[in-house]
Amino acid sequence: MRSYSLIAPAKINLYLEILGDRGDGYHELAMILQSIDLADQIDIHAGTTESILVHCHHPQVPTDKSNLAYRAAALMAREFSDVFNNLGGVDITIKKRIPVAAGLAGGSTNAAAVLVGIDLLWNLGLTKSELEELGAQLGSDVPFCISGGTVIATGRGEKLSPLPSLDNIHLVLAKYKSLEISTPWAYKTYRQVFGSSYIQNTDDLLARAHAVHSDELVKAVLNKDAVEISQKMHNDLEKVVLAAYPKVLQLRELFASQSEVLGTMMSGSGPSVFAIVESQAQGEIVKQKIRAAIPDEDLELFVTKTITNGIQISQ
Ligand SMILES: C[C@](O)(CO)[C@H](O)COP(=O)(O)OP(=O)(O)OC[C@H]1O[C@@H](n2ccc(N)nc2=O)[C@H](O)[C@@H]1O
Ligand SMILES: Nc1ncnc2c1ncn2[C@@H]1O[C@H](COP(=O)(O)OP(=O)(O)OP(=O)(O)O)[C@@H](O)[C@H]1O
Repeated sequence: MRSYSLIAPAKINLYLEILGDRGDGYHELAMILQSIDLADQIDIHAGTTESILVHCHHPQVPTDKSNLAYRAAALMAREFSDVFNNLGGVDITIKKRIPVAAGLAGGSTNAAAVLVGIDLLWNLGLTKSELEELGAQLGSDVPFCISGGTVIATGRGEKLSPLPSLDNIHLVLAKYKSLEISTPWAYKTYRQVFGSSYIQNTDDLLARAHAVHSDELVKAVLNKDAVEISQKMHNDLEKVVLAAYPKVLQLRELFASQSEVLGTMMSGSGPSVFAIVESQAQGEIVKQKIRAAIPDEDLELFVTKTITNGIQISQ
């Protein structure tokens, strides 16, 4: 087949603990990552061009070499240069639905879709772990985005231990369109504020990571208990982002004050905030209440839910 259409889901962080500064520009993390059914569509065509072309109408998404989807295709072209030279380039169209620079891994999931799509287009037969290794060269969230689901992620986010899948947990997700938060800024600020409390010893790091694995949140996930999950969620980056962005704090407090909301948390480095609710109907009610309280068109609201998969072929 000379073209593929792929569905690339966003993620949320049910848990994000910063264990230490690795000294290589990254932080040692313990996270629980979760795919949600808010997704972009990535169409990939082979051989219509000699190089790599990216199309996307979203005003905040670049179409040049800085696009993560472009970088994924360039990586494949370098790794498999014989096939690339034989078959010609790739033409990538991104239909963006995931809010940009939101802490939802929008660029990362696009890159993961391009890796999966080119593997299929060029008949490479790469394994999941080979795709994940390539993904890790592009960004910490990319390996997770390939298979998605519910996963404990450690290291800088690329070491993955799947948990039993957690589907149909209903969520309301909110993001101010004009508010973008840089991931490097969030980690750098955290390091500046909390640097002295870091654990530098590898044994300590491993002990902490192990503690997280047996944490109550993991038990709540294993029990698929939305109420328990809502109570045990945690994100260290909230400490710096909520302090610097009052609108994000206000959104989180507004969600927390709704009687239908079981729990609320910022995703990743923000600024998107999600709230767990018991059903889609309750999600619609919360969405209406938030919209009534903040009638600003800049605020995007989605009723969504957890899903069990990462990148999927849609045709
Ligand atoms: C915030 C999260 O989205 C949570 O899932 C991720 O930790 C970030 O994942 P990502 O956007 O794929 O991040 P990358 O592209 O790998 O890194 C962007 C920047 O974030 C910081 N970064 C990222 C991951 C990590 N474990 N420690 C870091 O300090 C670094 O400054 C890095 O240069
Ligand atoms: N394919 C892409 N989709 C979205 N943004 C992209 C893409 N490629 C590059 N970018 C740029 O990357 C920046 C971060 O966008 P992205 O949506 O990936 O952030 P994010 O969801 O916060 O990522 P993460 O959760 O992995 O930290 C934006 O400023 C955007 O211009």
